[in-house]
Amino acid sequence: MAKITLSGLAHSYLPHPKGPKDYALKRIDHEWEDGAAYALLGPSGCGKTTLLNMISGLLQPSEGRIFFGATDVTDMATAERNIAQVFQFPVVYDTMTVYENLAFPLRNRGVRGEAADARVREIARMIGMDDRLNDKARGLTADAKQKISLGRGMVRNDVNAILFDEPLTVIDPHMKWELRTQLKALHRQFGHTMIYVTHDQTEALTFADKVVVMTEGEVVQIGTPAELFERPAHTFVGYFIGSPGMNLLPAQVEGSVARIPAGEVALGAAYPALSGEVEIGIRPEFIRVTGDGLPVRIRRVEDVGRHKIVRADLADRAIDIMVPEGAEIPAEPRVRFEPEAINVYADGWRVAPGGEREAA
Ligand SMILES: Nc1ncnc2c1ncn2[C@@H]1O[C@H](COP(=O)(O)OP(=O)(O)OP(=O)(O)O)[C@@H](O)[C@H]1O
Repeated sequence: MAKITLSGLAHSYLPHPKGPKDYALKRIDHEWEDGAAYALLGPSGCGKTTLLNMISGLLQPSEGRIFFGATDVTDMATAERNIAQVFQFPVVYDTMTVYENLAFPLRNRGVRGEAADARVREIARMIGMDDRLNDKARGLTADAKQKISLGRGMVRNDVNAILFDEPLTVIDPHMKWELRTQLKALHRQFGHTMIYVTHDQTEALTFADKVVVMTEGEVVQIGTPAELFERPAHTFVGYFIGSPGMNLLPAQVEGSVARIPAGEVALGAAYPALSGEVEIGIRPEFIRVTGDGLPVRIRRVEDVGRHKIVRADLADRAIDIMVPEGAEIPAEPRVRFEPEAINVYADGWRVAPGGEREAA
């Protein structure tokens, strides 16, 4: 296992990039901790696969260096990097049995005998295939084959990192949750450095210790699931993560008060004068529907199990509010924002109460 350092890493597929727009991955400098589970999360085309392929060695970066521990691996081929990879679609040998498939990466590295046998059986148990070890892979469903691919990815314990590229795409929805849980357990047990690409926030948030959120080739935040929820560093993180996402309202901020078109809102901290396009962000979970506060017009109430989502208009802005299932909504509804849960943004980036803008 290894710490992974990305140093001035950037990539353009064009031979002569002219500006930021020409980069599929804009410059990133970061150290990824040894043994941590990371998810790369973002919409289609944001650069996740580009970044993953540079870490695996499938793609040579146009700028910057990559280190595994102290070793510069930028010019090394994938095979030399000592990593395991699990792709979107199963990679298994149809003519081999489940056992032989799982043992293959170990045999390749000269691991045989009792140690290999114990490891194969342990992994088979964790992916729920221990009663099918003698079956040929050929007859198995896509689902079962992908479980074997996951098992093969995790069978060696001496890899620098395990990279997953949307590995649950072909898995049946009800199995996804179980496999995610298994992956998490495997990570806890074996402590591999894991990098997991997905566009699905539930997958990212349940799997990862740290989520790397990307949009338009840029890493906008690397944080724990709680940090992404409570303090989104960028408005993109606010509305991309959460269901529904964060409400954003244009505002003028003076000290600890924000003026929005509907009226005044108390903030949890005081801010210095801010320049640029200023907005406040509040998640639907932290808006209370009460008899006092700012008046809202309710358009629709959606029942989503333990909560209701209230779609409302606050002056000229649409907002989403989450209320408990049994909550009463007054005849003349008004809303209050929890001051401590309000984030302030300037030009898309979160501003700390001291005034400094955050960056990824
Ligand atoms: N081989 C290539 N040549 C030129 N442009 C590419 C190439 N591969 C990807 N791109 C472009 O780079 C950008 C990032 O693509 P990338 O595949 O890394 O995104 P992604 O987040 O993994 O998307 P998806 O989830 O759809 O796979 C996109 O605009 C894409 O069109």
